[in-house]
Amino acid sequence: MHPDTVLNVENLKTQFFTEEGVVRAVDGISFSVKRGEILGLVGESGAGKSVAAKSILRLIDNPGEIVGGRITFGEKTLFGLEEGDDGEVRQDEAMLSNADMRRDIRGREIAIIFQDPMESLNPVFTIGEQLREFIEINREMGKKAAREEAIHMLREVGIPDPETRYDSYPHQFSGGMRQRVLIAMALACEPSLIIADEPTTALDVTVESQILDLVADLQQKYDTSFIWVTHDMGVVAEICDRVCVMYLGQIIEQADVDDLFYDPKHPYTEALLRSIPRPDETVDELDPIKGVMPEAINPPSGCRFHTRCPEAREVCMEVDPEAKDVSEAGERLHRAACLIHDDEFGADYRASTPIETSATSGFGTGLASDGGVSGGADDE
Ligand SMILES: Nc1ncnc2c1ncn2[C@@H]1O[C@H](COP(=O)(O)OP(=O)(O)OP(=O)(O)O)[C@@H](O)[C@H]1O
Ligand code: NI
Repeated sequence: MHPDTVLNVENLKTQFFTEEGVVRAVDGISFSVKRGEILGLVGESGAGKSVAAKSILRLIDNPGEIVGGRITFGEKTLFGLEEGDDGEVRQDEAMLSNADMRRDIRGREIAIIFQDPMESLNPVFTIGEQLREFIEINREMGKKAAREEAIHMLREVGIPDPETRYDSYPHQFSGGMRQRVLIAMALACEPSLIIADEPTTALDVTVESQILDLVADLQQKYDTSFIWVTHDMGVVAEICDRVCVMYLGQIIEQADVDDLFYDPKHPYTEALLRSIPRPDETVDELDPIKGVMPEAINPPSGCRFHTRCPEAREVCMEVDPEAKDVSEAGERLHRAACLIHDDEFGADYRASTPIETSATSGFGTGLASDGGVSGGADDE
């Protein structure tokens, strides 16, 4: 593993075994996080972002299970399940035990922040006590030193008058202030990686933007790496260095943020970018992605995006494109999974004309950020 790589994820697959069938929530994703970088994981609701985030910490419960892949964190194997030449699936001997994950990894080396801070805060204890206890346990500090450290951390995340606010209960804090407390808790053990699952989605835009500024500052100061889960390309533009775009359990494109915004290589990324407001365009020019993301339980054949893709061809209904390196000169790794970049099927693709999909039929009215509100042509 490259010395600058903090986390490496290879071909990760997580599935839910439900009565209706197998949900392929995460279906073979690969990416890595470098030291001090903020990696965005972006996609519509149901794309598999949260399942991917939780899988890294092995927080997937029944009926869910990580069924394949490898996750390495520094020298440690957080997960390793590989198919041998004989077709047998074997667990890597070096894989950490559940006890190791609990004791050494979660909270200490990799912290996670969720969208709803009340899920992580106990309403019957004060903010200060919870933070102090967390520091006491995880950093083996005495009570007094831990209290001081807790106050220091509250100050770090911009809580005014932290000595007094230490004694407040969670309900006495605003949503934005609670989210700051969780950031303090996440940072308290100086982990090398923080996974943030839409921590600002429920906040209003002004508060969201203050928190994003705070995170950008703290990231610099502590040199922490982040995985930032969001459905909002605006948030990606604001704080991420690199980005992975997810669609139905797969990463369809990944690149440095600038490269992705200026030169997207996948029709889904292009559609996502057209659906967000840009400073140089009026709102009238917004063009929401048409149709609704299909269910992960029964994904479309071939390219999973073909039912909504304005560029889809006949061949896209049959062939599931592999992620190809599409880096231009001077770019860092840029990968996209679209047949237009495929040596074998690309010619076929280019020679044919687009087929009718919900993007071209004119019926679709789907929303980009929260699919499921309105039906596309495929629903009828
Ligand atoms: N406990 C579960 N049982 C069955 N299916 C599940 C479970 N948890 C998640 N899924 C399915 O896994 C897929 C991915 O869900 P996930 O929560 O990761 O999406 P997401 O990208 O985080 O979306 P959102 O933006 O809404 O948070 C979805 O199809 C979802 O229905
Ligand atoms: Ni989610």
